[in-house]
Amino acid sequence: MNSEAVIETRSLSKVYRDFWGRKKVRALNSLNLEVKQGEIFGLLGPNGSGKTTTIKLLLGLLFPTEGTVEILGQPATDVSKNQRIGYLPEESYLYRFLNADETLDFYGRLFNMSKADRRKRTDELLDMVKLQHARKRQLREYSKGMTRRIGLAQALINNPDLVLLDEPTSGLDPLGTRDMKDMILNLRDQGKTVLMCSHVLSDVQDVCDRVAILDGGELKVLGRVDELLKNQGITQIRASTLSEDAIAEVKAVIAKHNNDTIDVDHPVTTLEDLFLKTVRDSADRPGQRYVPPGEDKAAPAESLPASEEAAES
Ligand SMILES: Nc1ncnc2c1ncn2[C@@H]1O[C@H](COP(=O)(O)OP(=O)(O)OP(=O)(O)O)[C@@H](O)[C@H]1O
Repeated sequence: MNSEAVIETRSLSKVYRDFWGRKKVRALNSLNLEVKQGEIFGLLGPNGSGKTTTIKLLLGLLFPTEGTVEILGQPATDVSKNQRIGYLPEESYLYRFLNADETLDFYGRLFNMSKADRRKRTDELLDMVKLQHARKRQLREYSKGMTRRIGLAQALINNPDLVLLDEPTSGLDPLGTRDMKDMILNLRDQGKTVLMCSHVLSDVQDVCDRVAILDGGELKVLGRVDELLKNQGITQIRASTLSEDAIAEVKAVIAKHNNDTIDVDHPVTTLEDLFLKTVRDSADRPGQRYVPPGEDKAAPAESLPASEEAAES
């Protein structure tokens, strides 16, 4: 196994059989995948493409029909490796009548942590997922966002080296989604390796270093997100806002080298960025609303500060 690889699958296949042992579905077909230490890796694919099957094989919950899986240098079927793995399933399986403290204490016990360690880790994790204020409330009272946060805290109780996240942002509002994405990025900063499955492609694009796309159990795409999304057919030059005259000069220079139409435009920010800015700033801007040029002429329009990203470019 490559020393940097935290996950390595070789010709990994899974065929589900029916009650009588007859072949039913080839859910995964000869998957070769390597996830390196410290990366955030996205496993994507339409419904039924084999993502959950792959996660179950990584966790050792299923046996491969063919091929091998190594996790952190050990065969996936070796249960001792699970001490170093954290898993956030798509559906939460937490006990609804326990509060956050009791939940994390319970899972800490499963990992044989001492009482002092459990207390320290619970404090750290509740800080991280911003649930200190709700630590004594039963989970049945939690909102979807809070439930996802406590789920993440539970997955991290053993301070794992590898974290598997199934739909980490499902059911979260944009603020909760941003927080979750920041927490995932923070895990990478701590040197942990993250593998996440998600159908929310904008979230995947935001946080993942590399992605794999499965379809029908086969690997169709594998690579760095920035490389996969780069449009090599277009050259983009960015500058601070230019005057009409300056734009005409630039166009004339480009036209000498290229006969195609030249597009001149302002970069756009994302809807997420606009939403977060609006919600975060709303307390400081009572009674004010932003209307972009050309919308409601009667409204007291005032400009919202440009996003950092757009301002930089
Ligand atoms: N226990 C099982 N027995 C038989 N077939 C199964 C079983 N589990 C999954 N499958 C089939 O294997 C294929 C892959 O399923 P899998 O759950 O891995 O897909 P997925 O990519 O996780 O889908 P989703 O996005 O809906 O969660 C599907 O055709 C599914 O019906």
